[in-house]
Amino acid sequence: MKNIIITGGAGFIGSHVVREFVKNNPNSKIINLDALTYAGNLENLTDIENEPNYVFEKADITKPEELRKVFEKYNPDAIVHLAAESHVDRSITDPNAFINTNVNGTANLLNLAKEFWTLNPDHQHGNFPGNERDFLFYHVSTDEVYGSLGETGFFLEDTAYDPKSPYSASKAASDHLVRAYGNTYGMPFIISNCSNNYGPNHFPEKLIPLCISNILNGKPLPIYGDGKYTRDWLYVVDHAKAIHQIFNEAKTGETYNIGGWNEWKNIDLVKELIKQMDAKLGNPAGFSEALITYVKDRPGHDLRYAIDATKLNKELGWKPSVTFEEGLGKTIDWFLENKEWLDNVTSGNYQDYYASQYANDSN
Ligand SMILES: Cc1cn([C@H]2C[C@H](O)[C@@H](COP(=O)(O)OP(=O)(O)O[C@H]3O[C@H](C)C(=O)[C@H](O)[C@H]3O)O2)c(=O)[nH]c1=O
Repeated sequence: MKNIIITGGAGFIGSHVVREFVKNNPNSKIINLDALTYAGNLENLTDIENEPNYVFEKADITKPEELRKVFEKYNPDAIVHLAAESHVDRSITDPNAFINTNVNGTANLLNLAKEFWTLNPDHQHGNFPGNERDFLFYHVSTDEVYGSLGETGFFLEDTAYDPKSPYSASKAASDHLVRAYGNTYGMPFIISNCSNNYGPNHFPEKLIPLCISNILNGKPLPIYGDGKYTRDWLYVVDHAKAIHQIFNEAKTGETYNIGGWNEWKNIDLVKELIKQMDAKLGNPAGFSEALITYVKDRPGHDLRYAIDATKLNKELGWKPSVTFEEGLGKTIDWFLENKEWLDNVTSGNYQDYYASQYANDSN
């Protein structure tokens, strides 16, 4: 019986990871530790909330005393750490929130894991007992730590870190901390760096769910700059499956890139989304293209992310199971079937907040 804490399990990616672990680890207790900030929502997990191997604990990773209580209660064998501030635009207007959660919050978790996993007095100097896989700190990170690519090339696991936004710098710092605890204290760790995710439960501040929401409401689709910025997109369930497989099968001390081999320029992606949505809504082809609105660019906008997941594919046989067309279709269907979820999460005034920062400044 293993006790596995998943931090940020009420968030977008976190909820899919929790589901994957709850369904596939019946003999482990899955502890969803989440502060329920604006992007965390237990409605994301109603289908598994009554499973006997699932439990929720409200705690904030920036508050060590709250974390300690959860550690004392469950004495975890593993941490899968996803809790993070994740929206690049928010990091530009409020960097300290990102430093606090992503850097200090990760350090708080590492310190507690180090303390709890080295209690055995036979294991001095911070070394971990016996089979190092008895314990595991799995850190879920982003491809943005590698910086921005030109028109060609891919991020590899040994690409030098070159983060450009306060968000990516905070994630890079947390990756470095995890590796430093591995090097200094023998903390068994794994890190994975993934490209852009999309799918059900995606908070509508990010490009795809924002555009789905705005098409449904006849609102402008804000395209930053010239729209030629490029991202690699992966269906969130495929990311969750990759994390689960790496958690179970990979060696500690390793890093894995995860991606979809699926690059899109933002404007082409939005047009593809419009194509599928107009068809599903019974609109004439191209109807929603009138909503496309070019707005002021994101400051320091990374031109292109492209990630090579060959290591993960070669070592563990993982590859995406869902094509982009299929994944986008499933995502749109989910939003159409869950309008109440969308209404609930958009009732805070975040869109107005961002509108005041960037929108309506056409170029
Ligand atoms: C919200 C928005 C975005 N954009 C552009 C900005 C980006 O070039 C692209 C995607 O933006 P989004 O904010 O959805 O995601 P990224 O900034 O690429 O970052 C995301 O993917 C990485 C891997 C993470 O690690 C982040 O946590 C995650 O938020 O669309 C627009 O043009 N208009 C908009 O209204």
